[in-house]
Amino acid sequence: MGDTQALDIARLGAQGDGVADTPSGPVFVPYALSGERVQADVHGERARLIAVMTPSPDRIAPVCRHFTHCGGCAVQHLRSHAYLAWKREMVIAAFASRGIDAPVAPVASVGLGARRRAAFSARRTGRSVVLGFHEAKGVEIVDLQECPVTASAIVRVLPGLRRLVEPLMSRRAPGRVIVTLAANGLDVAVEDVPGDPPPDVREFLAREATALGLARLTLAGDTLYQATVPAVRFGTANVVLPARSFLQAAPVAEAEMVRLVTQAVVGAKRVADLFCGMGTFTFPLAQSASVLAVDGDKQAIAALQNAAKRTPGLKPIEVKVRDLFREPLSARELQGFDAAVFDPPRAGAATQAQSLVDSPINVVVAVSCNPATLARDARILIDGGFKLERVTPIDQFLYSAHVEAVAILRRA
Ligand SMILES: C[S@@+](CC[C@H](N)C(=O)[O-])C[C@H]1O[C@@H](n2cnc3c(N)ncnc32)[C@H](O)[C@@H]1O
Repeated sequence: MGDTQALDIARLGAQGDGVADTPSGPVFVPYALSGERVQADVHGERARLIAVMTPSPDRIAPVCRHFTHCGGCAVQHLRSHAYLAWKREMVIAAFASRGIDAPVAPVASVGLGARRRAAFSARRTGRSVVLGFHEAKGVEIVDLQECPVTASAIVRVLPGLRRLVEPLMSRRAPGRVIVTLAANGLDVAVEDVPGDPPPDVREFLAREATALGLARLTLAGDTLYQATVPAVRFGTANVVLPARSFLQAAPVAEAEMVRLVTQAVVGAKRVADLFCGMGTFTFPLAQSASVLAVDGDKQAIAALQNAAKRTPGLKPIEVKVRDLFREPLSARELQGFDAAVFDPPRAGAATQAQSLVDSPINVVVAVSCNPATLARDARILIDGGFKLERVTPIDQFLYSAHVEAVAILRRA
Protein backbone atom coordinates (compact mmCIF):
# COMPACT_ATOMS: atom_id res chain seq x y z
CA MET A 1 0.00 0.00 0.00
CA GLY A 2 1.15 3.53 -0.76
CA ASP A 3 -0.03 6.77 0.67
CA THR A 4 -3.66 7.74 -0.08
CA GLN A 5 -3.84 11.35 -1.23
CA ALA A 6 -6.22 13.77 -2.92
CA LEU A 7 -4.56 15.07 -6.08
CA ASP A 8 -5.44 17.78 -8.60
CA ILE A 9 -4.65 16.67 -12.12
CA ALA A 10 -3.00 19.47 -14.08
CA ARG A 11 -2.63 17.81 -17.48
CA LEU A 12 -2.52 14.59 -19.48
CA GLY A 13 1.06 13.29 -19.84
CA ALA A 14 2.72 11.80 -22.91
CA GLN A 15 1.70 8.24 -21.94
CA GLY A 16 -1.93 9.27 -21.32
CA ASP A 17 -1.63 9.41 -17.52
CA GLY A 18 -3.08 12.30 -15.52
CA VAL A 19 -0.23 14.37 -14.04
CA ALA A 20 -0.50 16.10 -10.66
CA ASP A 21 2.16 18.66 -9.75
CA THR A 22 2.98 18.11 -6.06
CA PRO A 23 5.62 19.70 -3.82
CA SER A 24 7.70 16.52 -4.26
CA GLY A 25 7.40 16.58 -8.05
CA PRO A 26 5.00 15.26 -10.69
CA VAL A 27 2.82 12.26 -9.82
CA PHE A 28 1.41 10.17 -12.70
CA VAL A 29 -2.11 8.80 -12.22
CA PRO A 30 -3.28 6.45 -15.00
CA TYR A 31 -6.92 7.01 -16.11
CA ALA A 32 -7.22 10.42 -14.39
CA LEU A 33 -7.99 13.43 -16.57
CA SER A 34 -6.86 17.03 -16.69
CA GLY A 35 -8.89 19.25 -14.29
CA GLU A 36 -10.04 16.33 -12.12
CA ARG A 37 -9.65 16.03 -8.37
CA VAL A 38 -8.95 12.39 -7.58
CA GLN A 39 -8.13 10.14 -4.68
CA ALA A 40 -5.07 8.03 -5.43
CA ASP A 41 -2.74 5.56 -3.80
CA VAL A 42 0.68 7.19 -4.31
CA HIS A 43 3.95 5.25 -4.63
CA GLY A 44 6.72 7.75 -5.41
CA GLU A 45 5.91 9.33 -8.75
CA ARG A 46 3.35 6.65 -9.72
CA ALA A 47 -0.16 6.42 -8.31
CA ARG A 48 -3.19 4.13 -8.58
CA LEU A 49 -6.51 5.84 -9.12
CA ILE A 50 -8.92 5.03 -6.28
CA ALA A 51 -11.78 7.43 -7.00
CA VAL A 52 -12.59 10.44 -9.14
CA MET A 53 -13.93 13.07 -6.72
CA THR A 54 -14.52 15.83 -9.28
CA PRO A 55 -14.88 14.37 -12.78
CA SER A 56 -13.82 16.30 -15.87
CA PRO A 57 -16.72 17.39 -18.13
CA ASP A 58 -14.72 15.61 -20.86
CA ARG A 59 -14.82 12.24 -19.07
CA ILE A 60 -16.81 9.65 -21.06
CA ALA A 61 -17.52 5.93 -20.76
CA PRO A 62 -14.84 3.78 -22.48
CA VAL A 63 -15.87 1.87 -25.61
CA CYS A 64 -14.30 -1.43 -24.54
CA ARG A 65 -14.94 -3.67 -21.54
CA HIS A 66 -11.20 -4.44 -21.27
CA PHE A 67 -10.18 -0.78 -20.90
CA THR A 68 -7.84 -0.15 -17.90
CA HIS A 69 -7.05 -3.89 -17.73
CA CYS A 70 -5.70 -4.33 -21.29
CA GLY A 71 -2.49 -2.47 -22.18
CA GLY A 72 -3.55 -1.90 -25.80
CA CYS A 73 -5.31 1.42 -25.06
CA ALA A 74 -4.33 4.29 -22.76
CA VAL A 75 -7.05 6.91 -23.29
CA GLN A 76 -10.62 5.82 -24.10
CA HIS A 77 -12.24 7.86 -21.36
CA LEU A 78 -11.77 11.33 -22.89
CA ARG A 79 -14.19 13.17 -25.18
CA SER A 80 -13.02 13.22 -28.81
CA HIS A 81 -12.14 16.95 -29.11
CA ALA A 82 -9.95 16.87 -25.98
CA TYR A 83 -8.41 13.53 -26.96
CA LEU A 84 -7.40 14.87 -30.41
CA ALA A 85 -6.10 18.08 -28.83
CA TRP A 86 -3.87 15.95 -26.55
CA LYS A 87 -2.43 14.10 -29.56
CA ARG A 88 -1.81 17.36 -31.42
CA GLU A 89 -0.16 18.86 -28.35
CA MET A 90 2.30 15.95 -28.25
CA VAL A 91 3.47 16.81 -31.76
CA ILE A 92 3.68 20.54 -30.97
CA ALA A 93 5.71 19.78 -27.82
CA ALA A 94 8.14 17.48 -29.67
CA PHE A 95 8.93 20.23 -32.17
CA ALA A 96 9.07 22.91 -29.44
CA SER A 97 11.68 20.83 -27.60
CA ARG A 98 13.88 21.23 -30.72
CA GLY A 99 13.21 24.97 -30.79
CA ILE A 100 10.73 24.71 -33.69
CA ASP A 101 7.45 26.63 -33.60
CA ALA A 102 5.76 24.13 -35.93
CA PRO A 103 2.64 24.85 -37.99
CA VAL A 104 0.71 21.79 -36.80
CA ALA A 105 -2.59 21.00 -38.55
CA PRO A 106 -5.60 19.53 -36.73
CA VAL A 107 -5.27 15.78 -36.16
CA ALA A 108 -6.67 13.60 -38.92
CA SER A 109 -8.84 11.17 -36.99
CA VAL A 110 -9.40 7.48 -37.59
CA GLY A 111 -12.57 5.68 -36.52
CA LEU A 112 -13.23 2.47 -34.65
CA GLY A 113 -12.46 -0.87 -36.28
CA ALA A 114 -9.80 0.63 -38.54
CA ARG A 115 -6.80 -1.43 -37.40
CA ARG A 116 -6.00 -4.11 -39.99
CA ARG A 117 -3.00 -5.63 -38.24
CA ALA A 118 -2.86 -6.78 -34.62
CA ALA A 119 0.07 -8.49 -32.88
CA PHE A 120 -1.45 -10.63 -30.12
CA SER A 121 0.34 -12.63 -27.46
CA ALA A 122 -0.78 -16.16 -26.59
CA ARG A 123 0.02 -18.55 -23.78
CA ARG A 124 -1.22 -21.98 -22.75
CA THR A 125 -3.13 -22.12 -19.46
CA GLY A 126 -4.20 -25.66 -18.61
CA ARG A 127 -6.03 -27.10 -21.64
CA SER A 128 -6.82 -23.77 -23.27
CA VAL A 129 -5.02 -20.70 -24.56
CA VAL A 130 -5.31 -17.04 -23.59
CA LEU A 131 -4.94 -14.73 -26.58
CA GLY A 132 -4.85 -10.95 -26.53
CA PHE A 133 -2.70 -8.00 -25.54
CA HIS A 134 -0.58 -7.75 -22.40
CA GLU A 135 -2.08 -6.17 -19.29
CA ALA A 136 -1.68 -2.43 -18.78
CA LYS A 137 0.07 -3.20 -15.52
CA GLY A 138 1.63 -6.62 -15.08
CA VAL A 139 2.78 -9.38 -17.37
CA GLU A 140 -0.36 -11.44 -17.93
CA ILE A 141 -2.21 -11.60 -21.24
CA VAL A 142 -5.76 -10.25 -21.34
CA ASP A 143 -7.97 -12.86 -23.04
CA LEU A 144 -9.68 -10.52 -25.50
CA GLN A 145 -13.42 -10.87 -25.98
CA GLU A 146 -13.68 -7.65 -27.97
CA CYS A 147 -11.40 -4.97 -29.41
CA PRO A 148 -13.29 -2.04 -30.89
CA VAL A 149 -10.16 -0.49 -32.45
CA THR A 150 -9.38 -3.62 -34.49
CA ALA A 151 -11.15 -4.65 -37.71
CA SER A 152 -14.16 -6.83 -36.88
CA ALA A 153 -12.95 -9.49 -39.36
CA ILE A 154 -9.95 -10.02 -37.06
CA VAL A 155 -11.88 -9.91 -33.78
CA ARG A 156 -14.40 -12.46 -35.11
CA VAL A 157 -11.74 -15.16 -35.58
CA LEU A 158 -10.17 -14.85 -32.11
CA PRO A 159 -12.07 -17.87 -30.65
CA GLY A 160 -11.04 -19.99 -33.64
CA LEU A 161 -7.43 -18.77 -33.40
CA ARG A 162 -7.27 -19.87 -29.76
CA ARG A 163 -8.16 -23.38 -30.92
CA LEU A 164 -5.77 -23.23 -33.85
CA VAL A 165 -2.65 -22.12 -31.92
CA GLU A 166 -3.33 -24.37 -28.90
CA PRO A 167 -0.89 -27.18 -29.88
CA LEU A 168 1.85 -24.61 -30.56
CA MET A 169 1.74 -22.73 -27.26
CA SER A 170 3.67 -23.50 -24.10
CA ARG A 171 2.96 -22.49 -20.50
CA ARG A 172 6.40 -20.98 -20.09
CA ALA A 173 6.86 -18.24 -22.67
CA PRO A 174 4.14 -16.49 -24.67
CA GLY A 175 4.09 -16.86 -28.45
CA ARG A 176 2.99 -14.15 -30.85
CA VAL A 177 0.07 -14.33 -33.27
CA ILE A 178 0.13 -11.53 -35.83
CA VAL A 179 -3.10 -11.19 -37.77
CA THR A 180 -3.33 -9.02 -40.88
CA LEU A 181 -6.50 -8.28 -42.77
CA ALA A 182 -5.23 -8.28 -46.35
CA ALA A 183 -7.37 -7.15 -49.31
CA ASN A 184 -8.35 -10.79 -49.93
CA GLY A 185 -8.51 -12.39 -46.49
CA LEU A 186 -6.73 -12.97 -43.22
CA ASP A 187 -3.01 -13.65 -43.03
CA VAL A 188 -1.97 -15.22 -39.70
CA ALA A 189 1.69 -15.40 -38.68
CA VAL A 190 2.65 -17.39 -35.57
CA GLU A 191 6.04 -16.47 -34.12
CA ASP A 192 8.18 -17.19 -31.07
CA VAL A 193 6.89 -20.70 -30.42
CA PRO A 194 9.14 -23.64 -29.53
CA GLY A 195 10.14 -26.39 -31.95
CA ASP A 196 9.03 -27.71 -35.29
CA PRO A 197 5.48 -29.15 -35.12
CA PRO A 198 5.10 -32.87 -36.03
CA PRO A 199 3.06 -33.88 -39.14
CA ASP A 200 -0.19 -34.51 -37.20
CA VAL A 201 -0.04 -30.99 -35.72
CA ARG A 202 0.65 -29.51 -39.15
CA GLU A 203 -2.41 -31.33 -40.48
CA PHE A 204 -4.48 -30.03 -37.57
CA LEU A 205 -3.28 -26.46 -38.26
CA ALA A 206 -4.17 -26.70 -41.95
CA ARG A 207 -7.64 -28.10 -41.09
CA GLU A 208 -8.34 -25.31 -38.60
CA ALA A 209 -7.02 -22.67 -41.03
CA THR A 210 -9.42 -24.01 -43.68
CA ALA A 211 -12.32 -24.00 -41.20
CA LEU A 212 -11.55 -20.37 -40.29
CA GLY A 213 -11.29 -19.38 -43.96
CA LEU A 214 -7.77 -17.97 -43.56
CA ALA A 215 -5.88 -16.82 -46.63
CA ARG A 216 -2.54 -17.97 -45.21
CA LEU A 217 -0.97 -19.37 -42.05
CA THR A 218 2.78 -19.04 -41.47
CA LEU A 219 4.90 -20.36 -38.64
CA ALA A 220 8.19 -18.53 -37.97
CA GLY A 221 8.03 -17.26 -41.56
CA ASP A 222 7.30 -20.70 -43.18
CA THR A 223 4.00 -21.11 -44.98
CA LEU A 224 1.96 -23.95 -43.42
CA TYR A 225 -1.26 -23.25 -45.27
CA GLN A 226 -2.27 -21.01 -48.14
CA ALA A 227 -5.72 -20.79 -49.72
CA THR A 228 -4.91 -17.61 -51.61
CA VAL A 229 -1.88 -15.33 -51.77
CA PRO A 230 -2.56 -12.44 -49.35
CA ALA A 231 -2.15 -9.10 -51.07
CA VAL A 232 -2.63 -5.40 -50.36
CA ARG A 233 -3.34 -2.61 -52.80
CA PHE A 234 -1.05 0.42 -53.02
CA GLY A 235 -2.23 2.88 -55.69
CA THR A 236 -2.99 0.68 -58.72
CA ALA A 237 -0.64 -2.14 -57.65
CA ASN A 238 -1.51 -5.40 -55.91
CA VAL A 239 1.43 -6.29 -53.69
CA VAL A 240 1.78 -9.84 -52.38
CA LEU A 241 2.36 -9.62 -48.60
CA PRO A 242 5.63 -11.09 -47.34
CA ALA A 243 5.01 -12.86 -44.00
CA ARG A 244 6.95 -10.38 -41.89
CA SER A 245 7.16 -7.03 -43.66
CA PHE A 246 5.91 -3.73 -42.31
CA LEU A 247 2.36 -2.59 -43.13
CA GLN A 248 0.70 0.65 -42.00
CA ALA A 249 -1.73 -0.26 -39.20
CA ALA A 250 -4.90 1.40 -40.52
CA PRO A 251 -5.87 1.81 -44.20
CA VAL A 252 -7.68 5.12 -43.57
CA ALA A 253 -4.59 6.56 -41.90
CA GLU A 254 -2.48 5.24 -44.75
CA ALA A 255 -4.79 6.89 -47.31
CA GLU A 256 -4.35 10.26 -45.57
CA MET A 257 -0.57 9.81 -45.46
CA VAL A 258 -0.52 8.94 -49.17
CA ARG A 259 -2.66 11.99 -49.95
CA LEU A 260 -0.31 14.31 -48.03
CA VAL A 261 2.82 12.78 -49.57
CA THR A 262 1.62 12.82 -53.18
CA GLN A 263 0.20 16.36 -52.93
CA ALA A 264 3.45 17.70 -51.45
CA VAL A 265 5.53 16.47 -54.40
CA VAL A 266 3.13 17.33 -57.23
CA GLY A 267 5.16 18.26 -60.33
CA ALA A 268 8.27 16.31 -59.25
CA LYS A 269 9.73 14.16 -62.04
CA ARG A 270 12.05 11.97 -59.90
CA VAL A 271 11.34 11.07 -56.29
CA ALA A 272 13.42 9.07 -53.78
CA ASP A 273 11.19 6.97 -51.50
CA LEU A 274 13.45 6.07 -48.55
CA PHE A 275 12.39 3.37 -46.05
CA CYS A 276 9.80 2.51 -48.71
CA GLY A 277 8.69 -0.87 -47.32
CA MET A 278 6.49 -2.68 -49.85
CA GLY A 279 5.71 0.55 -51.70
CA THR A 280 2.90 2.25 -49.78
CA PHE A 281 4.06 5.59 -51.23
CA THR A 282 6.09 4.26 -54.18
CA PHE A 283 3.10 3.12 -56.24
CA PRO A 284 0.94 6.25 -55.78
CA LEU A 285 4.05 8.38 -56.53
CA ALA A 286 4.88 6.32 -59.64
CA GLN A 287 1.64 7.40 -61.25
CA SER A 288 3.34 10.69 -62.12
CA ALA A 289 7.07 10.47 -61.25
CA SER A 290 9.86 7.95 -61.62
CA VAL A 291 10.72 6.58 -58.19
CA LEU A 292 13.83 5.16 -56.53
CA ALA A 293 12.51 2.94 -53.71
CA VAL A 294 14.98 1.93 -50.97
CA ASP A 295 14.50 -0.25 -47.89
CA GLY A 296 16.55 -2.66 -45.78
CA ASP A 297 13.91 -5.43 -45.93
CA LYS A 298 14.78 -7.75 -48.84
CA GLN A 299 11.36 -9.42 -48.86
CA ALA A 300 9.54 -6.09 -48.94
CA ILE A 301 11.67 -4.89 -51.85
CA ALA A 302 11.13 -8.17 -53.74
CA ALA A 303 7.34 -7.84 -53.24
CA LEU A 304 7.47 -4.23 -54.43
CA GLN A 305 9.55 -5.13 -57.49
CA ASN A 306 7.30 -8.05 -58.48
CA ALA A 307 4.20 -5.87 -58.19
CA ALA A 308 5.89 -3.10 -60.22
CA LYS A 309 6.54 -5.60 -63.06
CA ARG A 310 2.88 -6.67 -63.11
CA THR A 311 1.36 -3.18 -62.90
CA PRO A 312 0.85 -1.30 -66.18
CA GLY A 313 0.83 2.47 -66.62
CA LEU A 314 3.43 3.41 -64.01
CA LYS A 315 6.53 5.57 -64.43
CA PRO A 316 9.80 3.66 -63.96
CA ILE A 317 10.48 2.27 -60.46
CA GLU A 318 14.05 1.42 -59.48
CA VAL A 319 14.65 -0.45 -56.23
CA LYS A 320 17.58 -0.91 -53.82
CA VAL A 321 17.97 -3.08 -50.74
CA ARG A 322 20.11 -1.03 -48.40
CA ASP A 323 20.70 -0.34 -44.72
CA LEU A 324 19.98 3.38 -44.71
CA PHE A 325 21.23 3.83 -41.14
CA ARG A 326 24.69 2.58 -42.00
CA GLU A 327 24.71 3.84 -45.57
CA PRO A 328 22.23 6.64 -46.21
CA LEU A 329 21.69 7.67 -49.82
CA SER A 330 24.49 10.17 -50.45
CA ALA A 331 24.08 13.70 -51.78
CA ARG A 332 25.78 12.45 -54.97
CA GLU A 333 23.29 9.62 -55.40
CA LEU A 334 20.48 12.12 -54.89
CA GLN A 335 21.64 14.26 -57.85
CA GLY A 336 18.81 14.63 -60.36
CA PHE A 337 16.00 14.04 -57.84
CA ASP A 338 13.39 16.75 -57.22
CA ALA A 339 11.89 15.35 -54.02
CA ALA A 340 12.40 12.76 -51.29
CA VAL A 341 10.04 10.98 -48.93
CA PHE A 342 11.38 9.24 -45.85
CA ASP A 343 9.44 7.06 -43.43
CA PRO A 344 11.93 5.43 -41.05
CA PRO A 345 11.31 3.27 -37.98
CA ARG A 346 11.01 4.99 -34.57
CA ALA A 347 14.75 5.74 -34.42
CA GLY A 348 14.32 8.27 -37.23
CA ALA A 349 16.74 9.07 -40.04
CA ALA A 350 19.27 11.63 -38.78
CA THR A 351 22.14 10.67 -41.10
CA GLN A 352 19.80 10.45 -44.09
CA ALA A 353 18.39 13.89 -43.23
CA GLN A 354 21.94 15.29 -43.26
CA SER A 355 22.67 13.96 -46.74
CA LEU A 356 19.33 15.36 -47.95
CA VAL A 357 20.54 18.76 -46.74
CA ASP A 358 23.71 18.35 -48.83
CA SER A 359 21.75 17.20 -51.92
CA PRO A 360 20.01 19.39 -54.53
CA ILE A 361 16.57 18.14 -53.42
CA ASN A 362 14.06 20.93 -52.78
CA VAL A 363 11.13 19.09 -51.18
CA VAL A 364 11.30 16.54 -48.37
CA VAL A 365 8.28 14.77 -46.89
CA ALA A 366 9.12 13.17 -43.55
CA VAL A 367 6.66 10.55 -42.28
CA SER A 368 7.06 9.18 -38.79
CA CYS A 369 5.37 7.34 -35.93
CA ASN A 370 7.70 9.05 -33.44
CA PRO A 371 7.28 12.84 -33.07
CA ALA A 372 10.54 13.10 -31.08
CA THR A 373 12.79 11.78 -33.86
CA LEU A 374 10.67 13.50 -36.51
CA ALA A 375 11.35 16.84 -34.79
CA ARG A 376 15.06 16.01 -34.47
CA ASP A 377 15.29 15.18 -38.20
CA ALA A 378 13.27 18.29 -39.11
CA ARG A 379 15.75 20.36 -37.08
CA ILE A 380 18.60 18.98 -39.21
CA LEU A 381 16.74 19.90 -42.40
CA ILE A 382 15.76 23.36 -41.09
CA ASP A 383 19.36 24.07 -40.04
CA GLY A 384 20.37 23.03 -43.57
CA GLY A 385 18.09 25.60 -45.22
CA PHE A 386 14.65 23.97 -45.37
CA LYS A 387 11.48 25.60 -44.11
CA LEU A 388 8.86 23.54 -42.28
CA GLU A 389 5.65 24.11 -44.24
CA ARG A 390 3.23 21.96 -42.26
CA VAL A 391 3.03 19.00 -39.91
CA THR A 392 -0.14 16.88 -39.97
CA PRO A 393 -0.71 14.48 -37.06
CA ILE A 394 -2.68 11.36 -37.92
CA ASP A 395 -4.37 9.31 -35.22
CA GLN A 396 -3.30 5.98 -36.72
CA PHE A 397 -2.99 4.33 -33.27
CA LEU A 398 -6.41 5.09 -31.84
CA TYR A 399 -6.60 5.40 -28.01
CA SER A 400 -2.87 4.69 -27.57
CA ALA A 401 -0.23 7.26 -26.67
CA HIS A 402 1.27 6.98 -30.18
CA VAL A 403 0.74 9.39 -33.04
CA GLU A 404 1.77 9.33 -36.69
CA ALA A 405 2.77 12.59 -38.40
CA VAL A 406 3.65 13.85 -41.86
CA ALA A 407 5.97 16.88 -42.13
CA ILE A 408 6.49 18.79 -45.36
CA LEU A 409 9.73 20.74 -45.75
CA ARG A 410 10.83 22.89 -48.70
CA ARG A 411 14.03 24.80 -49.34
CA ALA A 412 13.52 28.34 -48.13
C1 LIG B 1 7.66 2.80 -40.73
S1 LIG B 1 8.09 1.59 -41.93
C2 LIG B 1 7.60 2.43 -43.40
C3 LIG B 1 7.48 1.59 -44.63
C4 LIG B 1 6.70 2.21 -45.78
N1 LIG B 1 7.11 3.56 -46.06
C5 LIG B 1 5.20 2.16 -45.53
O1 LIG B 1 4.57 3.22 -45.41
O2 LIG B 1 4.64 1.07 -45.48
C6 LIG B 1 9.81 1.67 -41.86
C7 LIG B 1 10.54 0.87 -42.91
O3 LIG B 1 11.94 1.04 -42.64
C8 LIG B 1 12.59 -0.15 -42.97
N2 LIG B 1 13.88 -0.14 -42.26
C9 LIG B 1 14.10 -0.35 -40.94
N3 LIG B 1 15.42 -0.19 -40.68
C10 LIG B 1 16.02 0.12 -41.85
C11 LIG B 1 17.35 0.39 -42.22
N4 LIG B 1 18.34 0.40 -41.32
N5 LIG B 1 17.62 0.68 -43.52
C12 LIG B 1 16.63 0.70 -44.44
N6 LIG B 1 15.35 0.43 -44.15
C13 LIG B 1 15.05 0.14 -42.87
C14 LIG B 1 11.64 -1.25 -42.58
O4 LIG B 1 11.92 -2.42 -43.33
C15 LIG B 1 10.29 -0.61 -42.93
O5 LIG B 1 9.89 -0.98 -44.23
